[in-house]
Formats: sequence, C-alpha cells, structure tokens
Amino acid sequence: MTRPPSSGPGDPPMTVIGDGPPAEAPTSNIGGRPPAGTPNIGGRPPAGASTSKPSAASLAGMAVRALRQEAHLSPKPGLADRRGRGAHDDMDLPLLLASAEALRPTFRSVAEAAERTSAGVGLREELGRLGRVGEVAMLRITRGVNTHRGALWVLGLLVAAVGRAADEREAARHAAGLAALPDRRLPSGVVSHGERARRRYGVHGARGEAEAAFPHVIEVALPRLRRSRTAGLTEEASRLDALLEVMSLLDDTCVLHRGGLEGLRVVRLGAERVLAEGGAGTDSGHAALIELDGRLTARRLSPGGSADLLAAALFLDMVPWPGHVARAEREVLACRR
Ligand SMILES: CC(C)(COP(=O)(O)OP(=O)(O)OC[C@H]1O[C@@H](n2cnc3c(N)ncnc32)[C@H](O)[C@@H]1O)[C@@H](O)C(=O)NCCC(=O)NCCS
Ligand SMILES: Nc1ncnc2c1ncn2[C@@H]1O[C@H](COP(=O)(O)OP(=O)(O)OP(=O)(O)O)[C@@H](O)[C@H]1O
Repeated sequence: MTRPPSSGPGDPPMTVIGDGPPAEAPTSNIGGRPPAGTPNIGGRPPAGASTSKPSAASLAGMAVRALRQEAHLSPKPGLADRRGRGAHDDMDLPLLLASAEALRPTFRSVAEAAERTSAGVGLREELGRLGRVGEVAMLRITRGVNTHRGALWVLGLLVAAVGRAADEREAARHAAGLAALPDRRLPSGVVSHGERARRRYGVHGARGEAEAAFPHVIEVALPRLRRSRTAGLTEEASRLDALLEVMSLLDDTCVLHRGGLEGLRVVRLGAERVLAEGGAGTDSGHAALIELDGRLTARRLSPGGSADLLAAALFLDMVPWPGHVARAEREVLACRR
C-alpha cells in the first residue's frame, strides 16, 4: 500500500524550516524537461538552441539548495535530519543548514574559477585551494564538526564542471577529469578517516567515486529519483528511495570507518530490504526504514557518503541543462509538425 505524503504514525510532527521538504518541488522538472529515461543524445546543443548558462551565483545557490534539501529529507537512516541527530552526537539540522550556507561563497568562487580558467592542473589546484578554504569556513561555523567535507568535494567538482557540459553525464565526466588531476598543494601527512578505510578495506571512497565520473549519482540516484517521480511517488519518498538505492550499493568510508565490513553489510542489506518491501512510499517499506534507522543509530552507523551523493543528484537535477532544453525544444517542434 502506498503511503500518503503526510507523516506516518511513528513520525514526529513535521516542522519545515526554510526551503526544505516535505512539499518542495523539484525545480528542474518544472517546464520542458523530457520524461525520465530519455536517452542521452549527448554533445553540445545544436545552433539556435537556448544555451544561457547559469551564473556563478546561481550555481552556488543550487548547490546550497541541494544541501538544504538533503538535510531536511526525513526519515533518513542513521543521518541527521528534521527529526534529530541520527547516529551523530554532534550534528543536527540547524547545524547542517548553517554549514550549507557557509559554503555558498566557496561554491561561487569555484564556479567563477571554472569560468575563467581552462581545465587543467591550474584549475585543479585552484579548486583544491578553494575547497580547503571552504572546509575552514565550514569548521568555523560548526565549531569543528565535519558536516559537509565529503559533500563539498562532490558538489565543488560538479559546480566547476557544469559550465562545460550539456547535460549531467558530461558534467560528471568533466568533474572526473578534474578529480584525477594532481594537486601539488594537497597537504601531506594527514591521514583522514576515508584514507584509513581505503587502505584497510581496499575500497575507492570519495576520490574513486569522483574519478569514475560519479556512477552512484548518474547510474543509481538520478534514475531512481526520476523513476519514482514518474511512478507518482511523493517528492520526499522519491528522494528517500534514491538515497536507499545508493546506500545498498556504495562502499561508504563513513560507514566503514565507524562499523567496519560488518557495519557496511548492515547498511547495505538494510537499505536493500526497505526497497524490497516497496520503498519509503509504502507502509511496509516505511516500517522497514524506521527499523533500519533504529539499528544504525544504535550502532552509530551513518551513511554520510550516500547522503553526499544524493545531494549531488539533487543538484544535477536542478541545473537547466542546455542539452535538455534543446531536446525538449526539438520534441515540441516534432509534435507541432
Ligand atoms: C576527497 C576528500 C573528500 C577527502 O576524502 P577522504 O576519503 O580522504 O577523507 P574524509 O574521510 O575526510 O572524507 C570522506 C567523505 O566522503 C564521503 N564519502 C565516503 N565514502 C564515499 C564514497 N564511496 N563515495 C563518495 N563519497 C564518499 C563521506 O562524506 C566522507 O566523510 C576531500 O575532502 C579532499 O581531498 N578535499 C581537498 C579539497 C579539494 O580538492 N576540493 C575540490 C573540490 S572543491
Ligand atoms: N545529513 C547528514 N548527516 C550526517 N552526515 C552527513 C549528512 N549529509 C552529509 N553527510 C556527510 O557525512 C560526513 C560526516 O560523517 P562522519 O561524521 O562519520 O565523518 P567523520 O568526521 O570523518 O567521522 P567521525 O564523526 O566518526 O569522527 C560529512 O563529510 C558529510 O559530507
């Protein structure tokens, strides 16, 4: 049975802060978008198509908005959301929102740097420098809590890539090219949690995901998000299902760091089960989701990498792609003929 869009019996009352869900519509799907599953016919838009690119300020606005939407989304298993801190003792919704806002100038500078610099090591190193400045701004506002380190990496690369791309796939490929370039100014000697998990478990982590052109965003989260919307699910259930699908597949170094391979197994199988029960939009899926949240919270397991990749999918879904606009224009012309 499909759940209504309102909160269920086990949910606390929904308080909506700022521009967050539950009711927020996907901005990109307003007007002219082709239906889900339309093949990527790739390449730059043909001459005459609308090619106006979003400004640096508007790209930064979209990145912040995607972070806000991810933060508001509830109930997310193990993650901080509208209901509370999840598996974290130092993070909650107001902190995530403040952190997202603190990153706005960084996203804007990243977009401006990408506008004025051709792709290459120079741009890669500038992005590294800006990313580190952004991390300092984030840590200042959160008093040392890592709210968005992974998200800044993913969204920073994608913000830089959007101006060179006709659609999300091309943007992910450009971002991958940037991620793979060396950053000679990267401080050495600091071993992050992700690095430790990568060495110990032989996984690729946040860097590997970027260098592979964000497969969990392009092939997993975005298609699931759009499929669920097309099937008539609420926006919130569609976003939750996209998150769960990523959780069921990702080698998340946040989870590995806190819970090892057994923790990763709990997260992946738990997410798979919610989807097998029908997803977040059904009564049994919702019950499985609440149960999974309890298990992850008790074990202090937080799928932060999956949350970052959902935010990336929401961002890419918001961008008014010239490739999509051109395709929609061609479809309208074909209908008129
Ligand atoms: C690559 C980054 C994320 C560091 O990663 P690393 O794995 O070494 O460390 P850390 O544990 O601190 O962060 C990893 C974060 O990535 C996310 N994550 C975890 N697993 C995954 C995964 N499989 N896929 C994607 N993201 C993941 C989580 O949020 C996690 O917290 C990044 O902070 C970095 O190197 N930044 C330098 C600045 C830069 O170059 N920025 C460019 C864009 S602005
Ligand atoms: N809603 C969210 N709740 C929790 N984490 C999130 C959320 N959204 C994104 N994340 C990501 O999760 C990461 C934080 O995870 P975590 O706190 O496990 O990292 P850590 O600081 O490396 O580890 P620890 O807290 O165990 O010392 C951030 O980098 C962030 O990008």
